[in-house]
Amino acid sequence: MTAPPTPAVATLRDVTMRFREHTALEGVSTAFEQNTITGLLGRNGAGKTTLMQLLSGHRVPTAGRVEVLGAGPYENDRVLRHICFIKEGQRYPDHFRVRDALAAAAMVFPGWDGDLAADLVADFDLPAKRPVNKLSRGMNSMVGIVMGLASRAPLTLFDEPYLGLDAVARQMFYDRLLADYAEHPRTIVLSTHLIEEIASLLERVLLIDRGRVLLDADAESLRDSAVTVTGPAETVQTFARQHDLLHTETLGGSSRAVVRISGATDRRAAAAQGLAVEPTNLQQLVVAMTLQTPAARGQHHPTGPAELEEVSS
Ligand SMILES: Nc1ncnc2c1ncn2[C@@H]1O[C@H](COP(=O)(O)OP(=O)(O)OP(=O)(O)O)[C@@H](O)[C@H]1O
Repeated sequence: MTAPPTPAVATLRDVTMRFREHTALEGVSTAFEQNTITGLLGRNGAGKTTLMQLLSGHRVPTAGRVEVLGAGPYENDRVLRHICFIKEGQRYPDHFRVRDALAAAAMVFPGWDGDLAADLVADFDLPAKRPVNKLSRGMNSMVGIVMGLASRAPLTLFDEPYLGLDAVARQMFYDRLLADYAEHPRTIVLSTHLIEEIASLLERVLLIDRGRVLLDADAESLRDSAVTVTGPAETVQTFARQHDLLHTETLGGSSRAVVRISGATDRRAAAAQGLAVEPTNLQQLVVAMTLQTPAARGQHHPTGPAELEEVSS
């Protein structure tokens, strides 16, 4: 028996967002299920922030429908109190100190956890009495992270929340996010370019490319959907021709290719041909898929199946 589908906290149905002549999102349909962590991935300008602005009611789509908790979020206070959108460069009134910003957030979010906020402020060593606008860039990101986590909002959106954060602080963020999520599951959407850093946190991956959904899948099946094979160029090319090749590089007489597979049989077939078979990490897969789009192939060097013959050292 299959498990019943998890209800969606947010859905986009055939959503298009245009800014004058530029189309930032086109025909996007997706759902963010209850209690999942989704990685929102894509190149610069792909449309990630725009999608979060639509989910958080900051914008109204040009066409299509956005629903959060069963209703349109735009100017809908009942819904907006349950959405926390953390983005870079959040502005605060000049006189606001860190503790004022957190006190204001505490009034907005019904699920606010003041103890968690205080713990995080201490862990990040944030100066509670310093004006927020006088904080360093990384410290400013920390304030956003404290708010995002302590809000416990049923839909929490983090738009590249790590800007300016050092590696230690980023790891603290990931660890605290996971620990708090385990105790208080909710729907979290995280946009990032540091894909491998967050890969282990993700349950779903939504990859946007030039405003369109390129991939919308659960992280586990995605990890099993491709492998990296390495070996003599000819053997790799033969194997790649029999499968869906996503990306290849050749150096000297050896090639390395990211190839879509359908299961263990394909993996065994590669090994039987003498190829080294490794799992493909999420970042490699995302880069390979993005480079495979026709538009990207027009801009980049040959990597796709059609150009396989031309790849050489
Ligand atoms: N207010 C606006 N007016 C005009 N164009 C806009 C506006 N906001 C976004 N865009 C355009 O829409 C596209 C998508 O932008 P968006 O900020 O959503 O991308 P992103 O995926 O978040 O990029 P990045 O990873 O660089 O932050 C870009 O081409 C951007 O220039």
